[in-house]
Amino acid sequence: MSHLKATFALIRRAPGWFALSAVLQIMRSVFPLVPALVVSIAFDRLAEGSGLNEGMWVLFAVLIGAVLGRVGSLFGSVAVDGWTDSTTGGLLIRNTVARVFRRPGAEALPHSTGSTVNRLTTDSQTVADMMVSTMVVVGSTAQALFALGVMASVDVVLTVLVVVPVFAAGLLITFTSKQIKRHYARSREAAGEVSSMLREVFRAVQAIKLADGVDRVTDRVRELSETRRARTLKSRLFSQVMLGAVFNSTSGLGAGLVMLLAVSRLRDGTLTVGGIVLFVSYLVWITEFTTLFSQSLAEYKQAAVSMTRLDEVVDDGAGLAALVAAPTSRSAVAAVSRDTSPVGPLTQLSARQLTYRHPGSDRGIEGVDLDVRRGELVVVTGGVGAGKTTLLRVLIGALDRDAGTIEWNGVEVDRPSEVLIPPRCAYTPQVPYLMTGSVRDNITAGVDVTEADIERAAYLSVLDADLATMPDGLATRVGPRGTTLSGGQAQRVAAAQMLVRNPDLLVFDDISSALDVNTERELWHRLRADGTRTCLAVSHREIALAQADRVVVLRDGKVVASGRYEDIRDSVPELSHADPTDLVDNLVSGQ
Ligand SMILES: Nc1ncnc2c1ncn2[C@@H]1O[C@H](COP(=O)(O)OP(=O)(O)OP(=O)(O)O)[C@@H](O)[C@H]1O
Repeated sequence: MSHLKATFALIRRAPGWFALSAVLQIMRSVFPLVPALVVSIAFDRLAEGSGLNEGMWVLFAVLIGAVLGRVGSLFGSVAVDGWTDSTTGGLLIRNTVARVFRRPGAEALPHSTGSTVNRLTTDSQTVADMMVSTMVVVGSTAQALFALGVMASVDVVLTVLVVVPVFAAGLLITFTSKQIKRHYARSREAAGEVSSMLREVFRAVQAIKLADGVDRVTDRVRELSETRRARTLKSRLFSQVMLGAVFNSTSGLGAGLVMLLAVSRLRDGTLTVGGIVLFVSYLVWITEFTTLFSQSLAEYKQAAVSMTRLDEVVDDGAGLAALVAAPTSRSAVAAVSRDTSPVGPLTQLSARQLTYRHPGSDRGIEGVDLDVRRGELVVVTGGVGAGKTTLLRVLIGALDRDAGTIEWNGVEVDRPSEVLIPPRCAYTPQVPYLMTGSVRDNITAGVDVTEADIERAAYLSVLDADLATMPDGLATRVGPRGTTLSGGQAQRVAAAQMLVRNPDLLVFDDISSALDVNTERELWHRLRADGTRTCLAVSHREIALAQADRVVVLRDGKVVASGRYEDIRDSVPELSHADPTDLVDNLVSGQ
């Protein structure tokens, strides 16, 4: 889809509002032309020797009406402009975020988070501003056409002369289009780099201080900011100052020429005083239209760059059509998710020959077979970087597999990210992210559950004892702007979030990385007490391995052993490392 078509598609999203906006803009622009027309008629009457008779009072009433009409349409258009701005920006952000969510969850976005946020905020605003300017130009065009019509009825040749700068502006913008786009794209790129850098800095404040890197980081931020300043200045100088100056001078020159000719026509009697008054005042509006028109063309070129930048937030190849599409309702999304789900509660999840390579590397998993039956605990283990996290993420669709099949109850699952979600499956990552809010908010995460459900989830995830020590219990505020929980507490809050949804399959990533041995033992004890839960977990602790119905050992992304712990532990070197961890933990915890 071209940028022009995308712009029209944005208008088609709310044709009624855009039509209202156009009408208000036209009224707002045309009303100011009335006074000059009235004054010109008055002058001509006076020149003809007619006095200030009652006809003049009609003209006066028209003048007042024009002023009131202008004020009314001005208020209306400002209100509608605000709507155009927020609705257009909102649609672009919503569609882009929806595309981000449609991607497999763990796959990196093509740009840094800072740059992505910058695109979502500033580039969507550029497009929204362009839509507002376009509506202003619609009004201004009507104004210019009205003015030219009236002027042409007075003197055709002079009117043609007035139009020349408008065409000159259009031509100039067309010839300089590439430069406008290039300068703008470079300035947006530089702004994105500053945002990325700042985001990295905020995330790593402590590490930077510890590494004594404050000066180097500050210098780098200064350098990037300087590049941004220089490029933004260049872009503005080019599209606003330089082109603006050219347009103003061209239209000023044209206006001067017209005035000279007009005066000579006044002398030879082919133009009346009223005609001169009309030309003088309408020339101002035409000059303004020329500037507005050229600026709006330049803004359109910049908005085209911004549309492309927004489209590139996600590299799904969907193009501008997806960027400006009518938003999908939540219920429609839910329906798609339900449609693709295999029927029935879990009896068996199977993966065959699962293969995934991380982009740009030869690391990942290769040809992995895995089965999890209802009520089982399957533990995936292996050395550092063996592919455990990758396997879980590919299985739940957070990473898009390169090859292999996944079956739920024998039904092939094409898009696991739409099927292996609550209530069928839930996942606790190795490093969970808690939102700013209460512990309760983080556990429920928007799902309607009872207090008893929350307490049960807190019990099962061994969070109950921790909650008892927190001053506000479940109401304790956590997340980036709340109490800092320990890694283990955060992981159990995430586990409680998973458990409160009561999914068929519980997937835990590296539960032993943040839990001490006693807490992990208690967790497995509580989860397995009634034998109803199905769990797939990454762990390297013997307490988990020994309870597992099956242990799957990964090495370099491949399964090197699979079976009950007691059957395979002596033949697999990775399993001989399980005990010392427990030993150390037991020593530390005094057992
Ligand atoms: N985004 C990525 N890009 C490139 N390589 C990656 C990426 N993520 C992981 N890897 C590599 O893939 C391999 C498997 O990583 P994975 O995180 O699955 O291992 P793991 O067994 O979970 O390790 P750990 O026990 O340290 O958590 C590792 O060699 C890792 O360096």
